[in-house]
Amino acid sequence: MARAFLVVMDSVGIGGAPDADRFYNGDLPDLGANTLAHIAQACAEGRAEDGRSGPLHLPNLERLGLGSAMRLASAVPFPGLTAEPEGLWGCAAEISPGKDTPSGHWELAGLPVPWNWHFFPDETPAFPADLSAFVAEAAGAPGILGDCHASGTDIIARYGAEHMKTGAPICYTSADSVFQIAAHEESFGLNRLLDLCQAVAPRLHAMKVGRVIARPFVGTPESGFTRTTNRRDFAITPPAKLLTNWVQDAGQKVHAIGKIGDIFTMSGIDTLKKGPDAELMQHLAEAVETAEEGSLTFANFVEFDSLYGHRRDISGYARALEWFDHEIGKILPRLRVGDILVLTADHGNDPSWPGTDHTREQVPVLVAAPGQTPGQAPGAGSLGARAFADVGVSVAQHLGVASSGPGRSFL
Ligand SMILES: O=P(O)(O)O[C@H]1O[C@H](CO)[C@@H](O)[C@H]1O
Ligand SMILES: [Mn+2]
Ligand SMILES: [Mn+2]
Repeated sequence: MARAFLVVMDSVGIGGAPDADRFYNGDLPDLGANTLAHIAQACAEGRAEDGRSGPLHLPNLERLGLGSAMRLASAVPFPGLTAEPEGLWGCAAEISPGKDTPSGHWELAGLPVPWNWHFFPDETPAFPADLSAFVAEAAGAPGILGDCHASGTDIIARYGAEHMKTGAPICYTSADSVFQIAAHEESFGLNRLLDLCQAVAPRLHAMKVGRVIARPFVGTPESGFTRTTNRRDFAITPPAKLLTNWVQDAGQKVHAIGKIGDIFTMSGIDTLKKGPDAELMQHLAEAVETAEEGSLTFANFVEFDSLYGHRRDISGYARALEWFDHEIGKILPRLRVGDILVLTADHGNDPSWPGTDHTREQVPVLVAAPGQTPGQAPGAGSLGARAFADVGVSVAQHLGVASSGPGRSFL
């Protein structure tokens, strides 16, 4: 038997998406965006010194082949990350018509998104009047606030006080197919916000809006407002079976860590562990000790994206990468013969790029498979330039379960 650990570093892209010119941040196409290369450049040039210092230091990811994957994906130059890879490494490109989290994860799990998402226009109002009226009525409020494209931290600073006074929910969107509702955990109520999102989600899903996202926050107009970790995503259910279902249908266990439960609407998932990334890392370490033979553990680490990518915080992103590298370095030696651990990402979010949205990029695919001889496939070597869907099919192949869809196994 075998076990698999599929770990998504949310937004850790490596540039070079062949269709980057068709995706935008505001008016600027994503062509040339490269999350990791631009962070490495900034670190080497002393432009990422907040809470860390010097060149980007990722020795464990480097040994798995991260630098080689970056050079394969894109010609954007970056310093360092030159160690000889010991793992299997490659890059992967997405074909789904969205650079958002569900699109990336579904496609990694073997299922490219088969429809065009609905995106709201970058204008004010962004939402059709009947939709805004529907949401206001469901909230029992006189109207909605926001009604535009925005960064989630900016919009609560702008409308938090008015929201507390009027009870009107703050509704906003982005370059992703999302309808986000921010509300105060105490004055509006956390459960009321979650109920509101759940109530309006079917109407948004029917329009092919991928997710309704609850964005609770706390604070006061005087002290400022902060988002809490009680975010919830209400996503469309994937339209066909994918990796989690393939494994579960074969009678094998599927353990989700982090946002994976929301992203797959718990479809094909047996257990779920949630929390901030530091706790998720402990859950991953525990899973490596306790996961059953034949099981899949599927984890998402979101803070690269939510705390640093969207906030265009290069130092913070570099700190998060160095923390992740250090932690995963403690987990890698705990893997057993017969295990694979696959590290990848779902899209880019270049913190050096204009705007606050994701960036269309290729992603790294790094495979650690202990007990196999370095230099001999599948122990070490290049997987080449792959498709996202190859990741899920390869994991299925490793676990000995049947798969479907366009992916081709690299194992
Ligand atoms: O700016 P915040 O609220 O973090 O929003 C970001 O998070 C959303 C979902 O991941 C993205 O679509 C983007 O809008
Ligand atoms: Mn994501
Ligand atoms: Mn995001």
